[in-house]
Amino acid sequence: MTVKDILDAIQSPDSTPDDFAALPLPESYRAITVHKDETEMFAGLETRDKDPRKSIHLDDVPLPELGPGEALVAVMASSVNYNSVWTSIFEPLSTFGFLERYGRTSELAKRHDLPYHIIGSDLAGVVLRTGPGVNSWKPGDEVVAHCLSVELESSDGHNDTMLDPEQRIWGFETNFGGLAEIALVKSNQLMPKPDHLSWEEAASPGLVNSTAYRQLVSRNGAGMKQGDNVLIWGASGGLGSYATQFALAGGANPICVVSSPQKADICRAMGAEAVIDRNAEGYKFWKNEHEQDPREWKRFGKRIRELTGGEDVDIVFEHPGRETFGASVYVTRKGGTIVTCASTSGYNHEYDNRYLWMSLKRIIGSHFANYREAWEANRLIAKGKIHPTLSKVYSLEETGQAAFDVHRNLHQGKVGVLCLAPEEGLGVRDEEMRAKHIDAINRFRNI
Ligand SMILES: C/C=C/C(=O)SCCNC(=O)CCNC(=O)[C@H](O)C(C)(C)COP(=O)(O)OP(=O)(O)OC[C@H]1O[C@@H](n2cnc3c(N)ncnc32)[C@H](O)[C@@H]1OP(=O)(O)O
Ligand SMILES: NC(=O)C1=CN([C@@H]2O[C@H](COP(=O)(O)OP(=O)(O)OC[C@H]3O[C@@H](n4cnc5c(N)ncnc54)[C@H](OP(=O)(O)O)[C@@H]3O)[C@@H](O)[C@H]2O)C=CC1
Repeated sequence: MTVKDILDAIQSPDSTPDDFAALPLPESYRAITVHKDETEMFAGLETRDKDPRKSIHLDDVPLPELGPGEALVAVMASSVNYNSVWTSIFEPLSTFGFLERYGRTSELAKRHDLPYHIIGSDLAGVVLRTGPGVNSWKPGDEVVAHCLSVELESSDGHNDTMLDPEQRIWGFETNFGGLAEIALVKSNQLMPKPDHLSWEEAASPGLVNSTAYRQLVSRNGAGMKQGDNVLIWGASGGLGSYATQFALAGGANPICVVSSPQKADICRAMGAEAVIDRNAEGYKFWKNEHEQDPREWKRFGKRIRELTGGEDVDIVFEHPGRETFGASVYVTRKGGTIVTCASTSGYNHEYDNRYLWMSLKRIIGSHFANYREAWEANRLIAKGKIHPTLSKVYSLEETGQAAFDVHRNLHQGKVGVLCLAPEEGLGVRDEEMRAKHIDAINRFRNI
């Protein structure tokens, strides 16, 4: 039995759930990994010079044992998220520490503590097998998976599953991720694949769309409302391309920050009117490594006021971190919110706290999305209210290059990876709905 037989079953229109259930599983499959004995390979290099193409491998790995409440999924496509970039450059920590810690929690979790880490936190594919206790999903179901892995044995996570003390991001803090021909997930991660999308389109929004939804829309995040001015850093990137869509769809006014005319055009094509090219306008928030320049914060704030007719922003959608955080706090309106989910340029932020407390601003930390938020975010994709922002698609063999592109900020929107899917464009089940949204679906393609 090989993965080729699985692909044949997926591509045959006659395959039934019983056919999938009867398919013998292969003993091994191909997966994107990083290796534990290579975690020091970039020691001494600057972050920028750590090259994912050197640390990312395509290996044959044994199929993991399936446990209660879990599912094995044939992965047709996945996508590159920045967390896979972090894993591949072993920053800020080697992710093998997460696997070791998880492995110590239970007999079943021990499976995750291996000398290789199969990475990837998105997938679109077909359920192959479900473990004991799984009733809502069956072999043959076409699914996407969100990346929240929780145990829910503590009451801490019972209102908001992100607060579970054993909360982990699948494919980052757990093994058996989505950049592979087969993935192991908890069945609660599964959601229906949007019918009008191809495998690679369906695989691309998951992580960033859910994160942007909690961060911007959910009451657990900024709770954006109609008319809000929302400053969105990296507005054509992974998170930002969804934040921009949420702002527009929710009646808010996105002020999109990008770094090239081409990216500015993409934001305008999405419907944004206020766009700042941070490169063209030459903002230099840091005079040197240690000292910021408040005059530059003010120049940035004045530009925002020009674009909003004199208003300051209600919400800043933050993720660049150290580089921008001082400016973000400064330009937020009195009583406004800075909501942050990352620190790409450095996690030791500095800002002038007088502008926070005297103007009653709030900083909110946000991370991925709880089960329900991830489901709601996927529902918006399935209903054609929010669209994938897939720009380019690589093969599984080329994942290192795909991660390199994201690390070097050479990409737009999301970068996809074909796993079992032999070509792009497969898996669409609702052509009529697709036709309605085709321009929006293709907006980021090949630019
Ligand atoms: C969905 C996609 C998302 C993304 O892309 S996010 C971007 C990528 N992610 C990252 O960059 C984050 C990577 N993770 C980390 O950098 C680390 O993961 C953290 C900094 C988040 C946490 O570090 P750690 O070392 O795991 O945690 P500690 O809390 O510093 O150390 C654990 C020990 O410290 C004890 N401790 C925790 N809080 C306290 C306290 N308040 N007072 C005293 N001790 C404390 C614990 O119990 C435990 O102890 P014991 O080692 O003995 O088990
Ligand atoms: N906590 C969570 O749940 C999540 C956290 N993340 C984290 O968020 C970060 C961004 O992820 P994602 O959006 O997918 O990544 P992308 O690289 O796709 O997009 C980020 C965008 O941010 C902008 N940017 C990068 N560096 C700077 C800077 N120094 N100053 C201003 N803008 C900058 C760039 O846009 P431009 O050059 O056009 O300005 C870039 O396109 C990563 O660190 C990731 O790990 C991501 C998802 C979930």
